[in-house]
Amino acid sequence: MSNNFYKYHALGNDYIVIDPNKTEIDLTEEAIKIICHRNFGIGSDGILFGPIFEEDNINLKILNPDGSEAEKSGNGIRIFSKYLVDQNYVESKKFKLQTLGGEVAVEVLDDTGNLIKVDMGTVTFQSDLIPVQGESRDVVNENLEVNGEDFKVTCLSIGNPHCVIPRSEISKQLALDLGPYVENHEMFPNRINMQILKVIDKNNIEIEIYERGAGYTLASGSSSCAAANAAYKLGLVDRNITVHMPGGEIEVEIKEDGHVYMTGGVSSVAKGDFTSDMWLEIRG
Ligand SMILES: N[C@@H](CCC[C@H](N)C(=O)O)C(=O)O
Repeated sequence: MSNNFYKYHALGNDYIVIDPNKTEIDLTEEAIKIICHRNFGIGSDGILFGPIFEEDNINLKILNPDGSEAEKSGNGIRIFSKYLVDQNYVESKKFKLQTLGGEVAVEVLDDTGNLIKVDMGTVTFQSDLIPVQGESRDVVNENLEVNGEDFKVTCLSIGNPHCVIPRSEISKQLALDLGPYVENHEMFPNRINMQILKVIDKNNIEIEIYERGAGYTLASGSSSCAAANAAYKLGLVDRNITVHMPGGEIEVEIKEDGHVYMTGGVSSVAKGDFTSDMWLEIRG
């Protein structure tokens, strides 16, 4: 066993891949926090732990920098898929992955694994399934009071939970101002990822993101799918949507059967070894 880690990013949303088949590590909450810390660790928006092989399945565990586990991550899935290609774990360009938020189908669109398309599954706006507190309903265009101000929000799950807030103008500062209140709002018992959405036209939207357990990020795959689906539900966009984020663009397609396809880039950044000092930090 070595001490390897691999770092990748997808549109500036960076992840560290830790492969349990190569690296022995006890990923305690404290260890995750230190590894993801941008000053005391390597720094990342999360950790992808896998592949975990079970029968014919390839399982992926997605960890947020605060130590919590996420059900799904769009950029995480594309990054992990490139890792599987880079390490020759997969022979075919099409394969399936199991996440806590359900099965996803991956298609590698080039020889290098730099461009990947994922069937992210279907979305639900049902309050009990997201979850959102209160009577059972679809959470579409309803009022949410955030830090004393009223906002119209649409919430949904694509395996992980999202709260989309349409605005005529968006900014990083607005995401930073609202994000912590929305993420931890009493209406969301499992906390929530937040997107501030600006519709540009029927096929283009722009979002600023504040992720559950991670904070402000430059891009997010599940957030792109969530914002595109919220905009579609509100009648603001068509089925093919380019999602513009500070880190880059993702293409989202909402099929007639409800399946949501996401296509976007991935890049590898570095491969390294955890040092003994790092382990000392982790073990306190
Ligand atoms: N960056 C991700 C989302 C990661 C998970 C999220 N923070 C959560 O807790 O649900 C993406 O690309 O989807």
